[in-house]
Amino acid sequence: MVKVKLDAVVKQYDAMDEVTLVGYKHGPALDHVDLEIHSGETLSVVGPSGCGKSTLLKVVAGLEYADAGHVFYDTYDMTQIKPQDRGVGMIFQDYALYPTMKGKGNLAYYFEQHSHSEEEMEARVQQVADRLGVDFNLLLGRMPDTLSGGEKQRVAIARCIVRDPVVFLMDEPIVNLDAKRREKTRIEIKKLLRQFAITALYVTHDQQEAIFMGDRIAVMRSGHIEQVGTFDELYYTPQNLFVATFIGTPPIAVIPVVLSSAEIRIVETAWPLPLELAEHSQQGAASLGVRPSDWQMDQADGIELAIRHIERIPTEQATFIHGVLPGDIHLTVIAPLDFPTRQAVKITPNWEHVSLFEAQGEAVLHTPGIPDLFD
Ligand SMILES: Nc1ncnc2c1ncn2[C@@H]1O[C@H](COP(=O)(O)OP(=O)(O)OP(=O)(O)O)[C@@H](O)[C@H]1O
Repeated sequence: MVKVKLDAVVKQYDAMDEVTLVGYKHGPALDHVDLEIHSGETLSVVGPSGCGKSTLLKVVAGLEYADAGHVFYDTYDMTQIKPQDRGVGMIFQDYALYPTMKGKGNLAYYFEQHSHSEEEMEARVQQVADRLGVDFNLLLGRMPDTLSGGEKQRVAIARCIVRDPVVFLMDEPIVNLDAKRREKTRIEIKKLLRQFAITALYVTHDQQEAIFMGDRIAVMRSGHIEQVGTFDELYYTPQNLFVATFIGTPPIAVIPVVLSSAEIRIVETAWPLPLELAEHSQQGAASLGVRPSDWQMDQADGIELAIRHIERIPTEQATFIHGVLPGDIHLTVIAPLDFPTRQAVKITPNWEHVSLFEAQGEAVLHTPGIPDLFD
């Protein structure tokens, strides 16, 4: 198990103008990234398309070299070390099994290439296969073209693990599987990472997957790490508006408000300034963040939400109310499943759970904090 540390890493790709054929530099894909992956933990990486997730993984692997900064495995500076000498295991979307070898041959290939004894190879393959269960043992005798996508990916993962990687790097490893196989495979990967206590980086577009796989989650934007933390830390104590809106589905509503020493106002509706905000906030304009589950309904002092669409979600025993507040503010409110169909509802933020951000800029002014009930 090793700790991985990135210290002010910069990576900027070369590009070429296709008309003039003049070379130029893209904006940095990684812009002075500092990051630590603790020994044995899985760190999920999320962020919008093109924010630098795959580049981060490649720089840790050595598939791309940093233009500036350093990559450490424990205290060893790996920045200039070739990928094959870093001891990493990598899994991408495509399974890339050797097509002419059965499952077992795929697992054993590395040992053959590195002159390990037959006994050593057998012992290690069997140890990993046993951890994966009886049904996995059956896959060892089959050719890749007879395996389903999920089965291929299981063999690919096992092939990585038999090599005893010091760091395990995964880039959207289950994105090509159907929903059912995805669920099964992600449980399996998680189990393996736990059992073998491997330090891992897991890149995904899927927030649910990031939450499930990651001990912690790193949120990236435009080559920067915006925040690293557990899901609860990101959800309840976001450091800025970007993290607040990126984490959580349906997303947090961001509502322009005006604060005075006595009240908080959304368009024409005002409430006495809640104690929670009085302590932390500044006067004047700000942005209020309210999660879909943090509205109280049918309060006398509520603001009217014109309902556009009602979506019943029986599996969650909930109704998603999609609507618009005065000022053309669109948002979603989560209500009980038996919420009656109607045209409008008066809603009031649950002040204990709101966040507040600067109106200009994105910095957080106040967060609700992680609820005690999780302790
Ligand atoms: N080989 C390359 N040459 C030039 N530019 C590249 C190269 N690889 C990536 N980029 C650029 O670097 C930036 C980061 O790309 P990267 O693939 O790391 O993002 P990502 O977050 O993984 O994206 P996605 O979620 O779409 O896979 C993007 O602007 C991308 O266009």
